[in-house]
Amino acid sequence: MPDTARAALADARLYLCTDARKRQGDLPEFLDAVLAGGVDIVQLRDKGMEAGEELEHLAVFAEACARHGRLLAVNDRADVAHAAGADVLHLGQGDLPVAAAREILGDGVLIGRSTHAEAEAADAAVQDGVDYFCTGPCWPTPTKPGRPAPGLDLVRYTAALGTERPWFAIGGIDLGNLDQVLDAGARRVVVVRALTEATDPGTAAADLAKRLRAAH
Ligand SMILES: Cc1ncc(COP(=O)(O)OP(=O)(O)O)c(N)n1
Ligand SMILES: Cc1ncsc1CCOP(=O)(O)O
Ligand SMILES: [Mg+2]
Repeated sequence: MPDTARAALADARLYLCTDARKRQGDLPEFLDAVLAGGVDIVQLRDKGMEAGEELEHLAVFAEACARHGRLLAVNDRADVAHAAGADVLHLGQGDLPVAAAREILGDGVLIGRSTHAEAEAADAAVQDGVDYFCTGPCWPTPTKPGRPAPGLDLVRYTAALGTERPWFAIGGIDLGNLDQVLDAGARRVVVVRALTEATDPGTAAADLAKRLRAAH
């Protein structure tokens, strides 16, 4: 992985997961607005989409990310991440094991990991091949139905690990509760609905990014 991508990950504060906005039909405009607003990493998360269609949408994501100098992430699939030339692959606990993804991708792609419990967070903080991890959900969320929320206790636990490895809080986060997440010790967050359902996604991204950057 080029040092520039690693440095961009270290500096990242705001990570967006979004679908391809087929319902709204405004993908390029949406991406432009949130990236200009301050999103550092964008992931296409559109569960159940065929790989061919995912790649077509990823070309739009890649163009927007390149124009704004931001990182492009792919969810779940190492083959799609490779084919799309993505910077990042995100893997959950039930997805491809990190070592298997590394076999496919080599060192050219950053790999992230989801964690939902203390032991998983502690493991992800030291596991070989993991570049960053996420802890949550902080609050129950319709974006991940059926996933119990460990809440801010897991954020506090992860902060107390004192790891140098970048990590993000996720799940139910928006501008209204961001201070609670920051107070629990997170400095980076992943959001979905806070931006995908915002009336003005660019302003919503700018407000989140400004608050995150102010927290150091
Ligand atoms: C950045 C980021 N964090 C967490 C997830 C969730 O991954 P996972 O637990 O595998 O669930 P799905 O998103 O695959 O439903 C993510 N995608 N991205
Ligand atoms: C993918 C995922 N994994 C844990 S919570 C979550 C979804 C977070 O979505 P939102 O920001 O809309 O609550
Ligand atoms: Mg997954």
